[in-house]
Amino acid sequence: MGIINLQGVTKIYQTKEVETVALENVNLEVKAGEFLSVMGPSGCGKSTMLNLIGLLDVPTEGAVTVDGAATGRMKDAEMAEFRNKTLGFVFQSFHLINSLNVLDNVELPLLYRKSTEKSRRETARAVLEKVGLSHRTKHFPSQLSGGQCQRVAIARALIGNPKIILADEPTGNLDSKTGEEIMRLLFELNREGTTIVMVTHDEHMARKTQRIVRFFDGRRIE
Ligand SMILES: Nc1ncnc2c1ncn2[C@@H]1O[C@H](COP(=O)(O)OP(=O)(O)OP(=O)(O)O)[C@@H](O)[C@H]1O
Repeated sequence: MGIINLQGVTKIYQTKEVETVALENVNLEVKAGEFLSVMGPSGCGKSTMLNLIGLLDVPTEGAVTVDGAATGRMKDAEMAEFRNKTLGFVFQSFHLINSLNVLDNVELPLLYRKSTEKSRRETARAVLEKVGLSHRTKHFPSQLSGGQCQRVAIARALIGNPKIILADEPTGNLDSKTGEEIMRLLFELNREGTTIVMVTHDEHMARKTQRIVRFFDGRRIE
């Protein structure tokens, strides 16, 4: 069994007026240590799938298993704790907190754990070193380039030492050279054992990863 398993997963968004089938009977197994790209046209359900794997949402039908845990049976608080310990998230638009400096942004996930301020600072500095930003700890997001913001976001995703990183178009807002640098960083993390699932529209980036799965209209086509 893989570190991530989707079995017969269907996700339907229901509002008063419309019913949208975002995913239909999707099966997917991601092995531990894999670097997987998810591709497909706009609206085909890629972000929906990432949200289900990331325990940010629950399927309408089917089962999602992450790191051996059947997520359907978890309560909200359990899901939040599991998310914090097992998963790191990286988004296209970085999702940094503008009023916090780099170090404070990176430390955030550890505030939900029992750790001293000193150890939080040390860990944050160590992950910032890893992403090549130890010289920018006191800067605020508005004072950084796009590539640097994404490095901060990756440092924040890494600070809890997650087994899995979920990245939703991590290079989507970056020029190609900066995008390549971010990809190199993700490959390095993958070499060290982190499983990565990346949604991307960039065929060139996707081809460098181990495997591509393609979606169309909520179904897997490849
Ligand atoms: N909260 C929601 N309520 C209703 N429909 C939704 C909701 N979220 C997504 N959808 C619909 O579900 C489908 C899949 O959306 P999703 O965001 O997963 O696509 P995507 O492949 O990530 O697209 P993109 O590449 O444009 O980000 C779309 O048709 C979308 O309109």
